[in-house]
Amino acid sequence: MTFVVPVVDISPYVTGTGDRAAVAAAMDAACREVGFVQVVGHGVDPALARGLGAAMDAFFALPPERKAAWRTAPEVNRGYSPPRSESLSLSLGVESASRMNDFFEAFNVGAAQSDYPHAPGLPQPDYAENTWPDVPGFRGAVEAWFAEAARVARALTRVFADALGLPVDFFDRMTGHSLDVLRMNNYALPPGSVELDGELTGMGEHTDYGIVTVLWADQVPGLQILAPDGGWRDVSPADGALLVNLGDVTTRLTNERWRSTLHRVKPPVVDGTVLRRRSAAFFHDGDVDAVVSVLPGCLAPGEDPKYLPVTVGEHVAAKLRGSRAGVVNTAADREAARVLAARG
Ligand SMILES: O=C(O)CCC(=O)C(=O)O
Ligand SMILES: [Fe+2]
Repeated sequence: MTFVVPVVDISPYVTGTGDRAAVAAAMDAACREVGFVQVVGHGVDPALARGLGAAMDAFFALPPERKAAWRTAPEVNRGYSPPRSESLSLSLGVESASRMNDFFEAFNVGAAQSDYPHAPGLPQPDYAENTWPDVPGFRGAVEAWFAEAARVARALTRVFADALGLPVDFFDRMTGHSLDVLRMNNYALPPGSVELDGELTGMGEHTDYGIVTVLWADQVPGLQILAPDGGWRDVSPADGALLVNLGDVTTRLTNERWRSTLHRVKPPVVDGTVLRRRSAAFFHDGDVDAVVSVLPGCLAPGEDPKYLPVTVGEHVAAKLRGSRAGVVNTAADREAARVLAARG
């Protein structure tokens, strides 16, 4: 059964008219209870999603040896990641149940130093320049989507600020040169290329790392989230909705009033092969040098912070070393405990 993720219409924050307080209250409830939201009223032209999908289809259809030309070193979160080159569960320090890497392939683009001329000297490779495949129309379609996803992410941080009782521009002070990355995911396996057993994992269980993720996904099933009742639930976006989920930075800021919900991807197997599925996750992570510690309003009298302060850059780098370079992250014990509890 498909689990229904709460729907929040953010149009008052996009158009400037409407009841913002009601939106902020609905967002607070969704973030406390589920940590995943279907956002409508975001104002993104559906043609841009179609363009993104077409660009992804054109790139991922290339033969593996051509796609390999856009691989980068594991520490550079850009370009092409072939199937089985990453393991998301290692981002929070847990071996995958099958000890196999995830079978998704991806193409990553991100905000580069050249996007932030007002902030010279940003560290590399955090703000690496992008590598673009020579697929006609790819760069234009992806850049158009990236800009809109970034606009929606920034609108969401205004909703979050209101929902948390902060000044509406609170997040601006930690997102002036935000580490933003779009990961375009393709879940596909050639028929007969693998043993299809129960352990096949499109993308291993993980939490996202930053402030907020804006996720476009097609409606092929496969995305599952760890629901408040402790069970994994299938999630599929309603027509036109964008899925939005919270990352670890927000969990740390709120001392777990809001959670970075665990999720994973297991596309269905039909006629001996997996049903192809696509998604594109826009990660709005915050400035590399922003220090993440609990917001004063999120600590009750006598309550202790659950996390030590960390910079966005340190936190994201430890997670990426896990997923991209296979270096088990030992600094994510609270997220790892949730995974292990779900495995029973
Ligand atoms: O494919 C999906 O729907 C989810 C992708 C995801 O969780 C990610 O890229 O972090
Ligand atoms: Fe994710």
